[in-house]
Amino acid sequence: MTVVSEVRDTIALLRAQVADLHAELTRNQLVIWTAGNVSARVPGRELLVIKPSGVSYDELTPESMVVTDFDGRLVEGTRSPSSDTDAHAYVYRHLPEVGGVVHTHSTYACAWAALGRPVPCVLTMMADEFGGEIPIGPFALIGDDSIGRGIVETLRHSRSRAVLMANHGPFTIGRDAREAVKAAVMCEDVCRSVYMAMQLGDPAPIPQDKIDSLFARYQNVYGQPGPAGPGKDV
Ligand SMILES: O=C(CO)[C@@H](O)[C@@H](O)COP(=O)(O)O
Repeated sequence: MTVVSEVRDTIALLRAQVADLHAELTRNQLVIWTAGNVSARVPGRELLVIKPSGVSYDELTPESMVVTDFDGRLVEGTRSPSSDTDAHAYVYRHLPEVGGVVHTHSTYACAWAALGRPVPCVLTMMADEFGGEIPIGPFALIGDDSIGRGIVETLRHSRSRAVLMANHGPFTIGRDAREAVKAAVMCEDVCRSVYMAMQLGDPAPIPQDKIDSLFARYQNVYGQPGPAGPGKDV
């Protein structure tokens, strides 16, 4: 029995989830053409499910998703995996609590990434979701684990679920792929709002103790209690 056959049902479920979540990137206008990607860790295995590289979002179905190991080797599927596969795999290998990784080229987040400036925590929604500023990660070339290293070194000591890789764009993480997509949606929204505020004047930063209080409430109380626990919207 191959490793994949042992977790076949799990992979089938993740294929459907990851395909559906790619549709959230286009629905929220976070990507154009074939940019961006979503992956999910296969729990308990050094495997991940991700989109194939350069394939139109119209063709992203559960069946077209690919499965790779953490060295980026294709384990199941017929097309080449995303060019960011090594980055996603590096995050899964070094941040065991992460179950989903997302990359987009959303406009306002990319603008902040081009500037290399962290997004200051001036909105309660930023405190809720990111626990402070959205940090900038180092410039990294594409195609190996350089981006993954930058994501991990930046987020390992941050509460943020988003990092703006310099001159590139946002990468987000979550306990699962849906949470990582949510972080990507909220990252773009706050990057836009803070940019707008800066056209009107100097946004007032939120005091750290208030940020801590807002983050604790949102992460632990917000939403509906249930098997996933508080802090998970449904
Ligand atoms: O920005 C990059 C690579 O980081 C893009 O090429 C990426 O958004 C999309 O690449 P893939 O189609 O997933 O290979």
